[in-house]
Parts: sequence; C-alpha cells; structure tokens
Amino acid sequence: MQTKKLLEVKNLKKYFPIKGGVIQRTVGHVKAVDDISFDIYKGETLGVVGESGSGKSTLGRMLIRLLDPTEGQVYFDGQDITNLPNRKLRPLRKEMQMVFQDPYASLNPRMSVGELIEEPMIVQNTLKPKERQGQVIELLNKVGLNTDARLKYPHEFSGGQRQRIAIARALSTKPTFIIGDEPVSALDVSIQSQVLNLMEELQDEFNLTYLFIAHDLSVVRHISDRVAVMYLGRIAEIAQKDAIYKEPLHPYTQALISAVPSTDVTKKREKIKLKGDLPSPSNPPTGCAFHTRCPKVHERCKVDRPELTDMGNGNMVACHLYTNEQLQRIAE
Ligand SMILES: Nc1ncnc2c1ncn2[C@@H]1O[C@H](COP(=O)(O)OP(=O)(O)OP(=O)(O)O)[C@@H](O)[C@H]1O
Repeated sequence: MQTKKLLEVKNLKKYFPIKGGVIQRTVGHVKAVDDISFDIYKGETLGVVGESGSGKSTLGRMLIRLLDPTEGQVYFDGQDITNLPNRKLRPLRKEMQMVFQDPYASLNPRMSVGELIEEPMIVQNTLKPKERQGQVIELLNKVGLNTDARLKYPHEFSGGQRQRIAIARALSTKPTFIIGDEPVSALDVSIQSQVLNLMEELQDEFNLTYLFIAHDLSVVRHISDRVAVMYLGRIAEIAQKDAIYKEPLHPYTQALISAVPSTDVTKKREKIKLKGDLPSPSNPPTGCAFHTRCPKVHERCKVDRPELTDMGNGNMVACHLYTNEQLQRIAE
C-alpha cells in the first residue's frame, strides 16, 4: 500500500435543517456528520461502519461532492474541491464513482446493460462510438459477465450480476476512487464474497482506492486495510484492521466486535449488549455522544467531548479512557 494521501478530510460537517410550523421555519438541525477529519491513502480500502443513521452515506456523498458540506474541507489529490464550481468539478467527476446498495434502483430499467455502461463515457465525450463499444465489452468481461449481456436489461439479471453491472458502469470513466455504499448488503451471503473478491481483483488491476461503507464489521473485515467506526456523525475510532478486530479500544467498537461471530472456536467472545437505542442526531447527548450507552462511562464523559487522539501508531480513538492525561497517568 502506498502512503500518499488521495483524500484529506478536515472538520467536515453536514447539518440538515429541520423545518417546522406553518411557515416552515428552521427549528433545529440533524447533525448527520459532525466535525470529522481523516485521510484516505492511495490504493487502500477504508471501511466505514456504524449503525443506521450514524452518517456514513452522508459522509460518502460529501467526499465526492454529491452533497455540499455545511462546513469543513475535502481535498482530492491535493486540490481543495469543497467549493469548486461545477465547471471545474466536471473533469474530476470521472475520477470518483459510487456503487450503491440496491443495483436495481441505481440502474435505469429502460436502458440496456450496454447503454448503462456506455452512458458515462458518452457524458465524458473522449472516445469514439466504436471505441466505447470495445470498452463496454472489455468491462463486461472484467466483471465476469458475457459479451451478450450488453443487449439485455437489468431485470434479466440476479442481484449479484446487477451489482457486477453497476461496478462495470462505475469503472467506465476509469476512476481512481470508488465509494461502495453497502454494495453487498442486499446480496445473499454466498454472493457477497464473490462480489467482494471481484472488487479486490479490480482494485489491484486498476489501482483503485476504496471507501467501503457497511453496517456490519464482518463484511468489511476481509476487504479493508483500515476501518473507521462512526457513531452519531463522529468517528469513534479509526485504525488498522488488525487493531480494530484484535484490540478494539473504544467501548463502542468493543461492543460491535463482540457481536461479530468468532472464527476461532477456542475463543468464545462475550457479547456486549448496549443499553438503549441510538440517540437522535438532532439532539445528540452532551459530552461524548456515546456516554448514554457506554458500559465504561465516567462523569467527565457526560460534559466533555473527547477528541480523536493518535495512539502513537496512527491508530486513533475518541474516548476519555485514552486521552492524553489518562495515557500520561498510566505511563507514570
Ligand atoms: N437529505 C436529508 N435531509 C434530512 N436529514 C437527512 C438527509 N439525509 C440524511 N439525513 C439524516 O442524517 C442522518 C444520517 O443519515 P445517513 O443516511 O448518512 O446515515 P447512514 O449511517 O448511512 O445510515 P443507513 O445505514 O441507514 O444508510 C440520519 O438521521 C438521516 O435521517
């Protein structure tokens, strides 16, 4: 893996206004993403996990400017793209693609597979029609589909095959960065691993960088180099995969990991059951947003929001159990 940054995310926020009353005044905000900073390195896969509503999709959409941030910056290959006008953004659009959870909803049912894969190339307008046809066939073969598939329509394919079509379409602009927004969550478990393997092969072949969003830690385990755990619009922990799975630091990560079935039968994990539901992102708890459900909560957690702190090896956690003073006390 290279160590050059492809994306730099600085203090990113997305607050959606909540309208109320007869004149539809703004009465509050959903803090979908609330002050997030991290980097994505060239060639890596960063897994992003968290419960439904923790802000994963909103974050992904802001990274490729499908959604404008409320505050903060996104740098793509060193260039600040946060406020780039559409005209300047257009050449960069081909570099960034997204594969969605439901390939049936994301693929226009009235277009043939060939047209679906060709469309982004037409928009880009860099290839002649014959070259585009050649590309369509090559891409179909790369994702494991027959050449004949180009004449058929999405409904003629299974879920796994449709996701292969969506991946071929995403690849048609020769992107460098792909966001998978739960791309295998709707598929049968046996099909999930086939699509994950395909994505890994394509990553090697085309030098792709992935952000891979999932609910489930077991889904991102194989494909990720690092994993970010989100809770109520913030990053609770971001670390190398092995650290996340073997020695999770944040009590929230520990709870998520305890729910992943262990492959090692000699190591039976005790499942940590979290109390209560995910609080509303329109009215998040004070201090550490996780304190209302945390089995290791202290008084300080209720008032003081922990910052994401580097543990000295690039792995970062936002928890008062590991803030600087605490670490110093342990060292003394
Ligand atoms: N366009 C919008 N307007 C208002 N609120 C929104 C909008 N989009 C998302 N939200 C809210 O922002 C919060 C984060 O949503 P988001 O979809 O990013 O979470 P998620 O972690 O991807 O969840 P899921 O796994 O269910 O997709 C949720 O409370 C959601 O209701």
